[in-house]
Amino acid sequence: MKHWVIYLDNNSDKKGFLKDFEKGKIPQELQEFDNKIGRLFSPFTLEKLIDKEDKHDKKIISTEHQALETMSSGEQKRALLHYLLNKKPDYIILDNPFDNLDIAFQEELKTILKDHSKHISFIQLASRKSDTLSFINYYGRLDKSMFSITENTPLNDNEIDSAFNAVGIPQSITKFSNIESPLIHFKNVSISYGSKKILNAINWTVKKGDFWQLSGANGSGKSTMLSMIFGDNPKAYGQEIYLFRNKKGSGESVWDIKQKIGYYTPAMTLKFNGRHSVEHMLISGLNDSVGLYTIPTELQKRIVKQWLHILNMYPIKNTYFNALSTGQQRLVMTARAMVKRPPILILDEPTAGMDDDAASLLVSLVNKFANETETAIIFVSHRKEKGLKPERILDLIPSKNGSSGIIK
Ligand SMILES: Nc1ncnc2c1ncn2[C@@H]1O[C@H](COP(=O)(O)OP(=O)(O)OP(=O)(O)O)[C@@H](O)[C@H]1O
Repeated sequence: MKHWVIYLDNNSDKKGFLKDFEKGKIPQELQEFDNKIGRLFSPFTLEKLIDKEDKHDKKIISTEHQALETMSSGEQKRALLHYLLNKKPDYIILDNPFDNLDIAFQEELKTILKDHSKHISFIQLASRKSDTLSFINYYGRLDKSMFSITENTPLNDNEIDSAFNAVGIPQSITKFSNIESPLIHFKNVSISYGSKKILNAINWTVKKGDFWQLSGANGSGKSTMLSMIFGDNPKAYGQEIYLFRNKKGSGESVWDIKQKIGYYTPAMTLKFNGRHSVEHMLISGLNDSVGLYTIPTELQKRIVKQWLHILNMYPIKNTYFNALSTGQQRLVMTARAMVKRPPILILDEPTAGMDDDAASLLVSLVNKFANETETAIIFVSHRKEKGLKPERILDLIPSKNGSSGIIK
């Protein structure tokens, strides 16, 4: 059986490649897949299936017990894999299969795929070389929309540690007064959905300037915790959750809270594909708006100029956001969540889908921000993110009574 890996970098036109493949426009080297039945294991497939279930009000992957849409990202992937394998295709394209998966499920997935590799061909699209499946025997890469065969070269371990060090993190214009530590306090918080217990007596305190990583297996409740801080999850009310020393649900509006929290998750990038320049994207972070509706002040411009130098993007400040590579877009969006120097910064799986070099740039930006500011950072990730230097880790450990939180 032939199994391919196709390495992607931030300039690869993955979407175009997948579309062409679906239409039968297959590169010469992969002609063996022409006229074969293939399936796609990808967030795109999940999106389509959720849409289809919604529109036709039917269950394709959803079960009696739970709708696909409410499953955690790991649970969705598990259900999708099961569904695709049941279709018994000739080949499956695996689009960055390990993204958003915890270590245990990554290992389980590797075993499942290996077992099926005897009768199904796999084409793995991988942004990170270290993700390459053990049974891969053919190697390619996608450079923009050009596919080519490549060598099986060893991992390149170069770290980009000194990146961003030339300029300090600029001051902010917004003054956050009356911000009292602890910023977040969970006291014995337990959450259930129906009879399903999710969180079990979580105690957690985030103080000014803390740098936390929030980790835990798929479905352990990470997103649920974030939604209680940043979102409007009604489960938060009636619990002892304090934000900026106010009990959640006791007066402060979600808007008041959001103003004090910088938030970034890769899905947000999709909302910003309008025609805004890099410079305007960053200025809009100072204004809390999408795009730019008012003329920026000289001070705003000066601050953003410093940010552009940190990001090494001053020469491309007038380039439209949608013309940047994925890695550059992610860096801009992360910086956009930072520019106000908010009391709390939440980065939710920010490196998912990034190639090694881009992920390591983002990690060094986050480390720098943690070192030079008083912002409390919560970095959510399954991966032991290479080079990331959090001070503490809150690890959610699932059990039938819900996840308990272990602080390391
Ligand atoms: N509206 C809901 N109804 C029922 N169950 C839900 C609902 N929302 C979340 N859950 C369940 O709560 C559990 C925790 O989900 P959550 O998304 O917080 O996990 P997570 O740690 O973020 O997982 P992942 O890493 O896979 O994204 C999951 O088992 C999920 O299925």
